[in-house]
Amino acid sequence: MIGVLGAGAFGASLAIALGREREVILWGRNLTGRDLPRLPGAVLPARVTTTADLAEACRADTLLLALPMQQLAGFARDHAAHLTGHPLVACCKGVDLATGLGPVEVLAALHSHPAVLTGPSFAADIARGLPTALTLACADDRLGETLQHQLSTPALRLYRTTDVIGAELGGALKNVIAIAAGVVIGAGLGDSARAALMTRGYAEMLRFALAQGARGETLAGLSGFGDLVLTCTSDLSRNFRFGRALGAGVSPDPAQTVEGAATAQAVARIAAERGLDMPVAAMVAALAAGRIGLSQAIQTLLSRPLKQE
Ligand SMILES: NC(=O)C1=CN([C@@H]2O[C@H](COP(=O)(O)OP(=O)(O)OC[C@H]3O[C@@H](n4cnc5c(N)ncnc54)[C@H](OP(=O)(O)O)[C@@H]3O)[C@@H](O)[C@H]2O)C=CC1
Ligand SMILES: O=C(CO)COP(=O)(O)O
Repeated sequence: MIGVLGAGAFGASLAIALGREREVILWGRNLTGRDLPRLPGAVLPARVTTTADLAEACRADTLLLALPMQQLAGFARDHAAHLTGHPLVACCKGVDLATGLGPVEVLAALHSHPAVLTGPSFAADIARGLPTALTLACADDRLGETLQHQLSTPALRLYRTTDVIGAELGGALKNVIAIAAGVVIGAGLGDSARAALMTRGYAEMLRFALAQGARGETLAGLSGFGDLVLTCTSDLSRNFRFGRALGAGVSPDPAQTVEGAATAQAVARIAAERGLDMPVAAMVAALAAGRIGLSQAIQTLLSRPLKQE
């Protein structure tokens, strides 16, 4: 039995995909019956049971944590008694603002080798059963292989790596660049400017990730290049839409989970402490926090010194 903790869009979509093949229990703190308010129109397969009782959900063996990144540390702390000892798979993309840690380090007190599931995948696509490829990263490759088989389905294909830092940072950093891509489109700067932004943004992602010990090939894979392409080019992305609203000078929808906004703050702070050049992340952090306006944000990027690619 697989337990999915968090009945938002991503948790619900994973429960649907996995529940087509095996027994799943889906927990949500406000879950009533089989309603999925964050994934309208989606229907849970019969093999998925639902609960608002965390103790009941934690009778499952493997637990998938599909919560927003900034909620993960508090959730892990508050519910350590239920979570400790289970194989844990973090399904969130971001960097914890308070500590600068990624999801696996946040869960490290609860299991010796938490895993992370990340990569290019919209919840709506997964729920519809469309083909999706994700990265499952676990430092313990034997556990990673077990999880890879447990969590793969014919439509949801998991690729495995032991590069946890690379997989985490690929998923976290692409959201920051997607906000910037949205700003470019919202401000009417055009598709050529977006391609330039994505390319320079990727260079920035790689620089940051390598400095944290990631492997370059991980960033070139699904969690990194793959997710960057998806999120910077699709209207389905909340990070992209958030940036597009900022670029167009309208208020973003406050009800949406936009992981890149807090992650940009964390990444800009870490980059400043370590002397890493991260101009796009710094711009997104300043713009999202209201420290600079749109014209200053664009000017900052366009006035960078000319240098070798
Ligand atoms: N949506 C997508 O397409 C994808 C999302 N992801 C990642 O999945 C993670 C979750 O995002 P997503 O599901 O989309 O977000 P949603 O906004 O759709 O849902 C978030 C869910 O988390 C619950 N939640 C928030 N805080 C807590 C808490 N403290 N305790 C318990 N439950 C809590 C919310 O519960 P409530 O409704 O009660 O507030 C809600 O059900 C993010 O890191 C995101 O980047 C990854 C790939 C695809
Ligand atoms: O991570 C995602 C796709 O891989 C979902 O992107 P958003 O959080 O921007 O909607």
